[in-house]
This record gives sequence, C-alpha cells and structure tokens, in this order.
Amino acid sequence: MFKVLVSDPLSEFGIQKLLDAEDVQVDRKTGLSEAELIEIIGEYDALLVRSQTKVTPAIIEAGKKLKAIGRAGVGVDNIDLAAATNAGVVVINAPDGNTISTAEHSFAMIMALARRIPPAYKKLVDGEWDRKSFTGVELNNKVLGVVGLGRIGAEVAKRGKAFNMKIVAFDPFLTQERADKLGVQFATLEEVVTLADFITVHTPLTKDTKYIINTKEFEKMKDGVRIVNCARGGIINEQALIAALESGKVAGAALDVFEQEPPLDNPLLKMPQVVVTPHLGASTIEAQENVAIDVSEEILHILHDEPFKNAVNLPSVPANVMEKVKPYFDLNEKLGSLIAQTAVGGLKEVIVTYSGDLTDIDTAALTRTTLKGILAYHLGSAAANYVNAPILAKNRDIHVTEQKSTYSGGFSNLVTVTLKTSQEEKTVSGTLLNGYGPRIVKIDGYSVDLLPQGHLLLVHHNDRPGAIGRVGTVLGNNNVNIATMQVGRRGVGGQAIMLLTVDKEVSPDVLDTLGELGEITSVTQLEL
Ligand SMILES: NC(=O)c1ccc[n+]([C@@H]2O[C@H](COP(=O)([O-])OP(=O)(O)OC[C@H]3O[C@@H](n4cnc5c(N)ncnc54)[C@H](O)[C@@H]3O)[C@@H](O)[C@H]2O)c1
Ligand SMILES: O=C(O)CC[C@@H](O)C(=O)O
Repeated sequence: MFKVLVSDPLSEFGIQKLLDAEDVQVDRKTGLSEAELIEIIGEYDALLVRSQTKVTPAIIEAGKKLKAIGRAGVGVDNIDLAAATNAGVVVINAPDGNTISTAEHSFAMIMALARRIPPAYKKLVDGEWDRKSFTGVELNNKVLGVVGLGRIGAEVAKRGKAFNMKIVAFDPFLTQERADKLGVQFATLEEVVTLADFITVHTPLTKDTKYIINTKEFEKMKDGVRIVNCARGGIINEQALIAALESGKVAGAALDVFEQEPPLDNPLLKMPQVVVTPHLGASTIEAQENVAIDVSEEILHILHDEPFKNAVNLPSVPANVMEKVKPYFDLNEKLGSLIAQTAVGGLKEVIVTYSGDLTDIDTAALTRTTLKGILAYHLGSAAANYVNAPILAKNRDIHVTEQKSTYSGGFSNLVTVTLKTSQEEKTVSGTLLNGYGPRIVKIDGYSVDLLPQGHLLLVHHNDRPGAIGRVGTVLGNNNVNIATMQVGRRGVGGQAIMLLTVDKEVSPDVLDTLGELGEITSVTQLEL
C-alpha cells in the first residue's frame, strides 16, 4: 500500500483518482509546521502540495520513502529542487491546468487598474458618491508590454488583442515565427519598457528574472505607465516600484504576488493607486480541479512505475524520442547492473556506446538509465535512481561519456557499456532483439547470448578438460539446478568463461568451493 500525504488544500474532485486507487492511502493534513511534517513524512511515498507548504531540505531528508513531490500548480519555488534531486525524489508540477485562470486574473487586474475599480468601490461602500476622483483610461489602442510570453503571457496577449491593444513582447526564447503566429511585436526588454502603456510580467522567478523590472527600467518607461505582476514576487523590485509610484512615473500597479508572502507591513498595500489580491491567480474551481487531476494522475504513474511527464527535476524527453528509446530502458539498466556486478575497484569512468538503430536517436535518457543500473548496485536502489544518478556520479567524480559508433557487430542495434575502475576495465554489450526483448551478447570480449534476468554465475577458467564438469558437480551436490549454460573461450586451452543461469541464489560457501576448484580463476554471482 502506497501512502500519499496531501499537505495543502487541494480540490477533492481533483484528487479523486488517488482517493479511488486501491493501493493508495491518502492522508490530508494541512497547515502543518516544518517540524510536524518532518515527524510524519518518513511514512509517505509521495507528497502533494499547492504553494503553502515549504518543502525544505530537512523535510526531504526525513522523507526516507519519498519517491515524488507533486506541485498542484506551475511554480515550484516552494520546493527545494536541489535537495529533491540529490535525494532522488521526482518533482512534478501541473503546468497547464491554471493557465487560463491566471491569464483571466491578470486581465481582471489590468482592467481593475485601468478603471480604478477597487478604490472606487471602497469609497462608495464607505458612503461617499465620488465620481471625480476615479477617471480611468481605455485599453483600446494602448500598448500592452508582455515580459515572458509562455503559456500565461500568450493567453494574456490574446485577451489584450481582443481589447484592441497592441502587444509588444519580450521573451528570450521567443521566435519571430511564434510572435507572428500570436500577432505580437517581437521586442527587446528595452523596447517593451519604453513603448508600453501597461506592462505585465509572466516569467518564472529565476536569477535572470529577479528584479528584471528595477529602477533603471522604470526610468525608461512612459510617464503614467501601469504595471501588473501575477507571476512571482521579486520579478519587479518592490522598493523601486514604490519609488516610481511615489514620483508619479508609474500611475498604478496591480499585484497578485509579493516578495514576501503574506506581505506584512508592505507599503504597497497602503497605496491607493495599487490593486492587490492575495495570490489568487490560480484560485478558480476549474484551475484547482485541473491541477489536482493532473498531479494526481502523475503521482499514480510514478508510484506504479509507469511513464510520466512534467518532471521538473528531470530533462524532458520529447514524446517521439521517448517512443523510440523506451523499449531499451530495461536493456540499459541491466547492462549497467551487470557491469557493476562484474567490475572490481572504485568507479572512475563510464562510456556508453550506441550503434545501429540507436545511432540517430537522442540516447541521453538511456545513458542516465545505465548509470542508474551501475549506481543502484553500489548504493542501493533506494539511494540511486533515474533522478539523481547523474548528480551522484558527478559528486563521486565518475566521468560519464556517451558515444555513437558505426560498428554494431551484425545486430540491428547494439549498446556497449565500458566501466573503468581503479583496478580494471570491463565491457559488456547488449541488444534488443525484435520480438524477444533484451539480450546480453558480449561479456569481457566473449560472445554470449544471455537473457538478462534471474540468478547467474560468471565463471572465468582455463580451457581444460573437466573444468566444466567439476563446476556442474559442485552445484548439483549443493542442490543448485542449472537452467542454462554457455561457454566461450579465447582459443583452445586458453582463458574461457562459463555463464550459468541457476534457479536460486548460490550460497557464499558454495561460491568459495567453486573458486577453489582447479582451473577456475574467478567466480562471480550476478543477479539481474
Ligand atoms: N499568480 C498565480 O497564482 C500564478 C498561477 C500560475 C502561474 N503563476 C506564475 O506565472 C509565471 C508564468 O507561468 P507560465 O505557466 O506562463 O510559465 P511558462 O513557462 O509557460 O512561461 C514563462 C515564460 O517566461 C519566459 N522567460 C524565462 N526567462 C525569461 C526572461 N529572463 N525574460 C523574459 N522571459 C523569460 C520563458 O521563456 C517562458 O516563455 C510563473 O512564474 C508561474 O509560477 C502564477
Ligand atoms: O497554488 C496556487 O494557488 C498558486 C499557483 C501559482 O502560483 C502557480 O505557480 O501555479
């Protein structure tokens, strides 16, 4: 039974799939302190949050069983991604579900700002009929500057166009083609800030976007410009904004997000030309259902070891690439595990070579899986996984190289893994046989045809009469049944290997006995 903790209020309808899953127990405990979370997180396989729970390194460290953290929303700034990645915990978000709601909220803010609705409302409900103080401005023919033309920015731009606004947008990843498609002017940040009557920001908060709107940018703006932030506090420098509002350079600002949330003692809350909402962009019934559905489905996929998308701390693999590489995951992991089990010494370098059908495909996901196979053998599968394998390797100075080769040994595809350790260099190769699954085809230069599963014995010996029989006799005498056996040799009388598939694990005593037999040079038990 998997246990999932939901630590922020999420839509009940949205998490229904999790509640209905027979192998999942869902506990909803909201408003917990960090200490309370640390105390209980150890029993959970997954944690589901919105934005209130701050998922700190200490919580992640205490989450010994934690496989996934799901964020019902876009921004993952409340989750310590580095700590999650180091701990091998997948972080997923729900990037699409609240786009429309947040775009609509941003537009509501633009309109509230243009027509000064909040202060006019306040005065009227306080008993004053004041029609002079709240003259607004039209949106018609005005320039809307959009900083960050991603999902939400693009939807805001569309709404601006419906109001006959001219849209100028800055986004370093924007292409002229996409700008043309959206009917927006492809601009620099400088152009956006100098041309716009309204500026709305829709970027994530990163080291590049922190304070991207600052005193220097305010100075370049038109007098009477209006500013909107429904993305993240800190994209606009609040101190600079306050100064620009006080000087009259900025006529008004609409803020859904703040550098400090909740924004206690923030002078912006007291300024009549500022419209504020308490981080409500995604707070609609629809958005909350969407994000909770998306994140619940993903958590179920992760718990059930099924493919999932929207991982924030994993490189994304495009669907067409995933379709091609997916059948090889098992082969690559088994090759990694096999080579780790045969090699002696400290790990120094891993080289994964792809050929045949794999030459023209992006195989990075497969190399990561190979690394997982190697490291999980050494560190345990709880410590090393697909998420943290590259960082674990980097932290241990294990150099990883991926290469393509035209040599495929007659196979339609071939994966060769070379592992260099402080003591030796080992190489194994495998292929995916169409319709038959993965096969190991070469170990230490010996050609083999091995189904990589179950208990195996790899015996190195000298090619002398009786060596094979003696091994069979020892195993038989110890009630170990041999299911398959292959032999390979370098030349008559030279070095040779036996590869035996056995029906059960062989005890250390029996392994020692085998190792002491004449002509046997090494015996390695493998489990795949
Ligand atoms: N207020 C809310 O409740 C709420 C709800 C949802 C999302 N958000 C926030 O809105 C923001 C946008 O979300 P989204 O779903 O549109 O994300 P997105 O990833 O689709 O779009 C972000 C865009 O910002 C661009 N960008 C990145 N760095 C930039 C830079 N230096 N300058 C200009 N553009 C840059 C990216 O290229 C991308 O196109 C995020 O910060 C998200 O956390 C807030
Ligand atoms: O959970 C929320 O309401 C905030 C969501 C929003 O900030 C996001 O980044 O998705």
